[in-house]
Amino acid sequence: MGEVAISVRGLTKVFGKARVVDDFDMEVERGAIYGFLGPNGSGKTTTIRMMCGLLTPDAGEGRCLGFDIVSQSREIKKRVGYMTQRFSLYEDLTIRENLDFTARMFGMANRKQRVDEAVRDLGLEGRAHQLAGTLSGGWKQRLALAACMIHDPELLLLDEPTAGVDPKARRDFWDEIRRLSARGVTVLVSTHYMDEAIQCDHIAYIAYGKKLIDGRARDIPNQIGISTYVVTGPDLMAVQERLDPDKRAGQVMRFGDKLHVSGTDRVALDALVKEERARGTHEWTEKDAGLEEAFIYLMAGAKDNFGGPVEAAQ
Ligand SMILES: Nc1ncnc2c1ncn2[C@@H]1O[C@H](COP(=O)(O)OP(=O)(O)OP(=O)(O)O)[C@@H](O)[C@H]1O
Repeated sequence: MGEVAISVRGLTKVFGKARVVDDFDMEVERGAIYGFLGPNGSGKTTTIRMMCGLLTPDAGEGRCLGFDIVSQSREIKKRVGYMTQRFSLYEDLTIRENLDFTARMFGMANRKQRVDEAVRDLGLEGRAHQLAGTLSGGWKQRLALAACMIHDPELLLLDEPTAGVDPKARRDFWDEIRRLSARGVTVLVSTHYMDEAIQCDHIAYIAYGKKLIDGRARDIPNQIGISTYVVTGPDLMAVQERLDPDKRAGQVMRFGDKLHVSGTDRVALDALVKEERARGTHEWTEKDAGLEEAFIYLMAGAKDNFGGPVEAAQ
């Protein structure tokens, strides 16, 4: 691992009777884009907030950007940008006023210059006096990102950042995030969405306050132990209907003119494939399981019951 941006040990948070985060350890490399996945209410936001000194843990310790997360949280906060899933700018202020307002909140000395730069970088010089509320969804999002980067934070927190944004704006957004990451900005992303998760180079999967999976995105399918076959041939709808109730096919997903059939029980899956191949009607080809299959497997298991992904992850 290169330079460490965040290192935490044993982070625990209890709200009332609920242990929302339980003994959480993690190291994040500077410049990493780290995705936090997990079901609703699993403790992602609480974990991220503790890692960055925005919330005091009940137990545990750690450092973020070189500062102690408990005793030096003020220093960390100055270096963090936070973009929530809701558009967090003032719709009845202009583009320029929004940026200026955020710069003022951070008490920036060179405010005017920084706001000018941000307007220019956005390519919005001609529209600086337009009300933010009149911008399209994609532009609002770019403005929100520019605002939370106005004080040049070293760490960026994103909470489902592209929810409700069209695909082109989403791609542009992630291009920008990757540019920031290349400059050394560390990015923590909390999400339920596969197309956000696959943009991350590291993934942590959290359920019921416990970290169950943590690693490079490309290693996650192997960590889960998921195998995938691609099925091609006629009338895939009928094949899907036949396979759906078959427990040996853990999940069956349609991708255009193909079916992806995945499972974590290799022996059972291979037995199914043998039977299916014997029918001689469809082509079954093994593929490397991707993050898409792994993600859907994790999220589906999490919805059903706690046992699925926990057992699979260990
Ligand atoms: N300040 C608080 N006081 C009491 N309970 C809280 C507080 N903040 C969070 N919780 C509870 O802690 C649990 C974890 O919440 P958290 O927001 O960390 O989960 P999450 O995984 O980020 O969820 P989501 O994906 O829905 O945003 C939830 O049950 C939530 O209701």
